[in-house]
Amino acid sequence: MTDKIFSDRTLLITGGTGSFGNAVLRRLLDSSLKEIRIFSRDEKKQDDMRKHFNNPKLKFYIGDVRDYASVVNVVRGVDFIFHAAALKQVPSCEFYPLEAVKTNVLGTENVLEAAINCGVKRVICLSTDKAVYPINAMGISKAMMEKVAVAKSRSSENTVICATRYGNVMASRGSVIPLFANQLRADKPITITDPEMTRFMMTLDDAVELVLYAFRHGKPGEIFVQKAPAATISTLAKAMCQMLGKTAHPINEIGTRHGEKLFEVLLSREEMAAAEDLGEYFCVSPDLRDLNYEKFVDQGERSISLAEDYNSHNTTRLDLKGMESLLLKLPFMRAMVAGQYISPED
Ligand SMILES: O=c1ccn([C@@H]2O[C@H](COP(=O)(O)OP(=O)(O)O[C@H]3O[C@H](CO)[C@H](O)[C@H](O)[C@H]3O)[C@@H](O)[C@H]2O)c(=O)[nH]1
Repeated sequence: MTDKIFSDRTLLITGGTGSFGNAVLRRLLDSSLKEIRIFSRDEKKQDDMRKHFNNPKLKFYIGDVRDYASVVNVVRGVDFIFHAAALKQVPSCEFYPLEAVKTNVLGTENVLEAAINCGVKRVICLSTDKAVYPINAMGISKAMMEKVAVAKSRSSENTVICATRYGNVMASRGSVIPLFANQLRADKPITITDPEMTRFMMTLDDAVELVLYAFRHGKPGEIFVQKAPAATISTLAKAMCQMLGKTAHPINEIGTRHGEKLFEVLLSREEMAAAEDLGEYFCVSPDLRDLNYEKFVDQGERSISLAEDYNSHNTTRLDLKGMESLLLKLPFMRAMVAGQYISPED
C-alpha cells in the first residue's frame, strides 16, 4: 500500500500480539511505514510473531500499559498509535474488576499521557459495543476508557485522539463461532444460551478498516462506529450446521450467562441524536462545551427524547443465507466446508 500518510512514519500497536495486531500487520506491513512497534506483555507471542512475519520493519517491546515507564519507552519516536491493549474477557473482568480498571482505564491514561508528552500525532483507542449502557465490568471499564480518551482529546493540541467502537469480531479467540465449530467437529451438542439473543457480526478485516478510517478522518474526541448486520444465535448455529451438512445436529439451550445482554448497543439514543451518518459509519462528536456548570444544566437537547439507539436487535438482520455468506468470509469456515481443518485464528 503506497500511502503518503504512512510515508517514513512509525506506528505502535499496543496489545499488538492479539488477532487485531496480526490483522493490521497483514494489511500494513507492505505500506510505506518505516517501522511498526508491537508492545505487549507476552514474550512467547512476540517470539511467534517475529518468526511468522520475519520482517525487519517490525520491532518488539515487552511492557505493560499499566507501567508508565515501559509505555514511554515504546512511545518515544512514534508517530501513530493504535491502542488495542485491554482486558477483554467478560468473565475475568467480572471476577477482577479492579484489574480491568488498571489495564483498560489507567493503562489508557498512561498511553495517552505518553503520546501527548512525546508528540505522537494520532492515537486511535479501540472500544467495544459492551461499553454502551454497560452491565459488566469489562464494558464499564471500556466506557471509562472512552471518557478518558475524549477528555484528554480536549487538551492535547498536537495529538489527535479518537476512538472506534465495534461489535463481536467473528471467530475471535475464545468466541462462539470457533466453539460451535469444535462442538460440530467433536460430534457434541451445540450449546446455545438464548436462541433469540442477537450479536453484531463483523470480520476482523472490517474492524481494521474501521480503525484505518478513524485514523485517516478522525478529529479530536470523535468516536467512530461501523454499521454492521446482526444475527440471532439460533441463526448462527443453524447456518453452521447446514454448511457442514449436519442439519440434525443436537442443540442444547443452556441459558444466558452472567454479565450477558440479550442484545448489544453500538450507539446509545443520546449519541444517535447527535451522530453523523457517514454511510458505512457513524461518527459521534465530543461535547465541546466548556466546564461551565450553567451550560450543562440550562441547555437541554430535545432530539434525545425522539432518538432510538442503534442495537443488534434493530440493525439489518441476517437470515440463514446472509449468515452463511458472511461465515464463508472466514478462511477456517471455508476449510471446514471443504472437509479440512485450519485454526480459526489463522
Ligand atoms: O456456548 C455458547 C457461548 C456463547 N453463546 C452466545 O454467542 C454469542 C456470542 O458469544 P461470545 O462469547 O462469542 O461473545 P460475547 O458477546 O459474549 O463477548 C465476547 O466478546 C467480547 C468482546 O466484545 C469479550 O471478549 C468477551 O469475553 C467475549 O466472550 C452470545 O450471544 C452468547 O450468548 C452461545 O450461544 N453459546
